[in-house]
Amino acid sequence: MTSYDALLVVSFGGPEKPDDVLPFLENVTRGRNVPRERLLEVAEHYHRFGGVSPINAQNRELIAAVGEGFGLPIYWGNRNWHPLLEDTLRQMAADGVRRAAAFITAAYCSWSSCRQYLDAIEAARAAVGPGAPEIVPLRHYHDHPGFVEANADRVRDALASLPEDARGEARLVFTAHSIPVSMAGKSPYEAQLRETAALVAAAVGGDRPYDLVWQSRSGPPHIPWLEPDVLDHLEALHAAGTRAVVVAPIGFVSDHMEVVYDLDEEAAALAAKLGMAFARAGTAGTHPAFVRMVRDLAAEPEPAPHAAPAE
Ligand SMILES: CC1=C(CCC(=O)O)c2cc3nc(cc4[nH]c(cc5[nH]c(cc1n2)c(C)c5CCC(=O)O)c(CCC(=O)O)c4C)C(CCC(=O)O)=C3C
Ligand SMILES: [Fe+2]
Repeated sequence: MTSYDALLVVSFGGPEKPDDVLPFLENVTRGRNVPRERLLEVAEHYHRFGGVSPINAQNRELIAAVGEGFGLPIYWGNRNWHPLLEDTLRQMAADGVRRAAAFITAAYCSWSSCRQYLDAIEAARAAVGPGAPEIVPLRHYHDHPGFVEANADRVRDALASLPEDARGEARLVFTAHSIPVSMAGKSPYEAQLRETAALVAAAVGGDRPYDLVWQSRSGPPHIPWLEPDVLDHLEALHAAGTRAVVVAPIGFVSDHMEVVYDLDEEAAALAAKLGMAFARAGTAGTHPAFVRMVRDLAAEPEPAPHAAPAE
């Protein structure tokens, strides 16, 4: 092991009861240009699921899996909902933790998926004050063999779940969260996703055609975000004669609300309407290769400091 006293899992956070939904959404969008209508629409996605996001339970499962025989205590703090980073860092300080490695549950680097987490860690340290532990973010892992293998395995499972006559011709459709084009222009986000898509497609094998498209667009309609959207893309594939798809959300590391609502509800319903065979691949979640990756990253020599993009 290295010089860390603990591992800190840093995630997005999500509501765990109906009353959490609006305050959570207000935390996520504070200072951001997200129209109120969009906020209320997304609130409905959460209320469809009883006001509970799956993300916190998924982080608890990941922590339990990584923790088996790990040798360091594992803490967990979110940037948008409880347990909040500030409370977690305060507890770590009280427990005598001086230096912790941070595993961030976002695999690609943009202002939103990288800088915001690092800023949240620094804000939490500042709030805790001089006793706050030093936090060392682990290196990026979008191209780590453990992450690639976990995703490839999920795609193989999804292919196997399709009707037998659809498997051979099924097209792979990788998805990630759309971000504003201006944000994308200042970050490696899209290039990293293209790299991972190529690595996962190669690991699945068979020279299967694949695409990388975007989901969960937010923001005001006149601001350009990365396109095409997965729904438009499914329509286009259908029009071009594609009869089967596997949609694989490689942009996320667990099956949280953006995945279960935007893909399992919306994309699946569209595919059914179009008469396309559809299977949604799982995310890395608690796949053993991904769990091993987290442990291995924490055991690596200390990485160089992150160079996170500005907005
Ligand atoms: C790149 C990226 C990731 C992947 C990296 C990572 O994992 O961090 C991600 C993950 C997630 N996004 C999530 C939820 C939300 N994201 C929103 C809004 C936004 N996301 C953005 C980007 C990303 N988001 C952006 C540019 C905005 C617009 C506001 C702004 O410019 O800052 C909003 C506001 C409503 C809306 O407009 O959709 C919500 C509720 C959840 C939790 C799901 C759950 O509860 O299970 C997760 C894991
Ligand atoms: Fe988001």
